[in-house]
Amino acid sequence: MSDSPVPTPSRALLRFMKRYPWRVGAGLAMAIAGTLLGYVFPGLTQWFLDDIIPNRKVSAIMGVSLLGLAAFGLRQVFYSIRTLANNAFELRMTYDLRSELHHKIQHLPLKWFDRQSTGDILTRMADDVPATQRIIIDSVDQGVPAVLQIVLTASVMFWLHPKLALITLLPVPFIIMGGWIYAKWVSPRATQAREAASGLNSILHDNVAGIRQIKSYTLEDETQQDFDKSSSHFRAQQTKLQKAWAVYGPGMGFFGDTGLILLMGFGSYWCIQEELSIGQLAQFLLFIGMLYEPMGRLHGINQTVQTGLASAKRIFEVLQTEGAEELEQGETLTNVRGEIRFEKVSFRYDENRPTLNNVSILIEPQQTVAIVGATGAGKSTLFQLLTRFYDPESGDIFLDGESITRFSKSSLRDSLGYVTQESYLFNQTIRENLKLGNPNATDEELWHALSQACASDFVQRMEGGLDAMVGERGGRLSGGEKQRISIARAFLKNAPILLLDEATSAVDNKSEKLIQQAIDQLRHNRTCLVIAHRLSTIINAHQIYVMKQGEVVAHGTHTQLLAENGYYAELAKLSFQEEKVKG
Ligand SMILES: Nc1ncnc2c1ncn2[C@@H]1O[C@H](COP(=O)(O)OP(=O)(O)OP(=O)(O)O)[C@@H](O)[C@H]1O
Repeated sequence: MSDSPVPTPSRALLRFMKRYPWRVGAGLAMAIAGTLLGYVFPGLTQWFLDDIIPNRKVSAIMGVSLLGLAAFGLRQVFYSIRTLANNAFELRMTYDLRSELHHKIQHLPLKWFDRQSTGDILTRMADDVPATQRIIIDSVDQGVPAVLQIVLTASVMFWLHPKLALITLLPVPFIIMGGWIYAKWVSPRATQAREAASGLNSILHDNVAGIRQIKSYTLEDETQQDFDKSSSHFRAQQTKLQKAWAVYGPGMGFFGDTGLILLMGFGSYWCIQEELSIGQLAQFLLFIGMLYEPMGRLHGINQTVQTGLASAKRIFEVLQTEGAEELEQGETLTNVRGEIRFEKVSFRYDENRPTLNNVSILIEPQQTVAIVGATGAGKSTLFQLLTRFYDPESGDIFLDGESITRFSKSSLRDSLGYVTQESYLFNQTIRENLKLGNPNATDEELWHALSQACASDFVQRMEGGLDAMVGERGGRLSGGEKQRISIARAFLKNAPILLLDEATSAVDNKSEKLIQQAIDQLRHNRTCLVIAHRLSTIINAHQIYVMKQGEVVAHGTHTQLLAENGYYAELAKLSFQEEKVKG
C-alpha cells in the first residue's frame, strides 16, 4: 500500500497513547495503588494465623479486621477512578483513530481507491478500529496491572521465603515460552483472518450494492455460493485461531496449577520439618493465587493483543500511506476567464496500457467544446486530469495560460462544475444534496436552481418537497430526475467552467428534452467541455474533438468534420441512426 516501511503497529499505537499522558498516568497510578493494597489481606491472614489466634489476642481482632476492610474499600475506590480514567482515554483514542482514518481516506488520491474495495475500507473502519481499541483496553487496563501484580507478588514471595518462592515459580519460564510461541504462531494467522473478514465484507458490499442486477439476472444462487465460499474461508481462518487458543489457554493454566501443587508439596514438607509455619504456608497459598491469576489474564490479553495487532496493522497501513492530497497547496485561483489548453498530454492508469497519447485541445473562454469518440477512447480521463484527480505522465494542462499544477486543488475544483454520467446523490434530503453545490444557498435560491434545471415541478410534487429523502444513491428518483437534481446542484455551484459528461443511459424523450433544456441554460456564459454520446446535442459546439484510442484524430466544427468524411462522419452516421430508431 505504501512504499515506505510501516512502523510496527505497537509503536504507532504508543505514539497515539502519548497524546493523553495524564489520563494514562492516572489510570496506571490507580492500578499500582490498587495492586499494592491487594497485599494487605495476605499480610493480615498471616498475622491472624501466626499471632492473633495462637496468642489469643481477642482485642486485636476488631482493629485488624477494620484495617482489612479499609484496604479493600480504598482499593475499590482506586479501581473506580482507574476505570473512569481508562475509559475516557480509550474512547478518546478510538475517536482519534477513527477520525484520522476517515480524514486520511478522504484525502487519499483516487488511484488508491482504484486498488481498494469498498468492503475492505469499511472493514478497516468498522471492525479494525474496535479491535485496535481492545488492545488498548486490555493492555493498559488489564495488562499493566497484571504484570505489576506478578512482579510485586514474586518479589514479596522471594523476600519472605526465597526457597519456597523459587519452587513456586518453577513453571514460569515455561509459561513465558508458551506465550512467545503462541504470539509467533498467531500473528500471521490473525492477519490472514482479518484479510478473510475484509474479503467477506467486500462480497457482501457488492451483493447489496448490485442487488438489482443480481435479481434481474437471477444470480441469487451463484452469489450465495460465492458468499458461502468466502464465509467458509473466514470460518477456517477463525477456527485455526480458536484451536490455537484452545491449546494455549488450558496448557498455560496447567503450568499454573503445577506451581500450586509444587507449593503444596514442598510447603507441607517444610512445615513438617518446621522450616515453615502454617501461617506462612497459608499466606503463600494466597500469594500464589495473586501470582497465577494475573498470568491467566495475561494469556487472554496475549490472544486479544495478537488479533488486535493484525487490525492495528491494517489501520496504520492506511494512516502511513503516502501521497495524500494537499488541497490547499498552491496559489488560489481567482477571476477565471476560462481558457483551457491540454498540451501534448499523455497518461496511463496502468503501467502497460497508455490511456491518452499526446493529446492537445484548446477551449476558448465561454466556448463549448465537445469531445466525441468510441467508448473507452479516453474522453472521461480528460476530465479526471483537468480536476487533478490524476496528473498527466507528460505534457501539461493550462488554465488561463497557467499550468493547473500552480493552483491549489481546492480552488481549481471550486472553479469547475462537474456533471457526471452517473448522477451520484447521497442518501439525504433533496435540500442537503443541492447544498453540496452551495452550502449557504437559501431555499429561494434552491428553488430557483431547481427551476433552471427543469426540476422544480417534480420536487414540488414529492412528499416533503426539499426535505424529501432521495434514498441510497438517489434510488427513489428516476434517472432523469437524478440528472436534473445534479444539474441544479451545478447551477448552485455557479462555477465558471462546466464539465459535462453526458448521460448514456436512456431516459424518456420528455425527460431528455427537459435535461437538454437545463443543460443549454447551464452552458450559458461558461466555458464548457462536454463529452457527447449523442451527436445531435453538440451540432452547435464551437469545436468538436474526435478521439480514438487515446488520441485526437480530428477536430473542427460539425460541418467541417462531416465534410472531411472521416471517423467523425462514421460516428455521426451511427449516432443519428440510433437516435432515429429511438425517437
Ligand atoms: N480508474 C481506472 N483505472 C484503470 N483503467 C481505467 C480507469 N478508468 C478508466 N480506465 C480505462 O481507461 C480507458 C479510457 O477510459 P475513459 O473512461 O476515459 O473512456 P471514455 O472515452 O470516457 O469511455 P465512455 O464513453 O465509455 O465513458 C478505458 O480503457 C478504461 O478501461
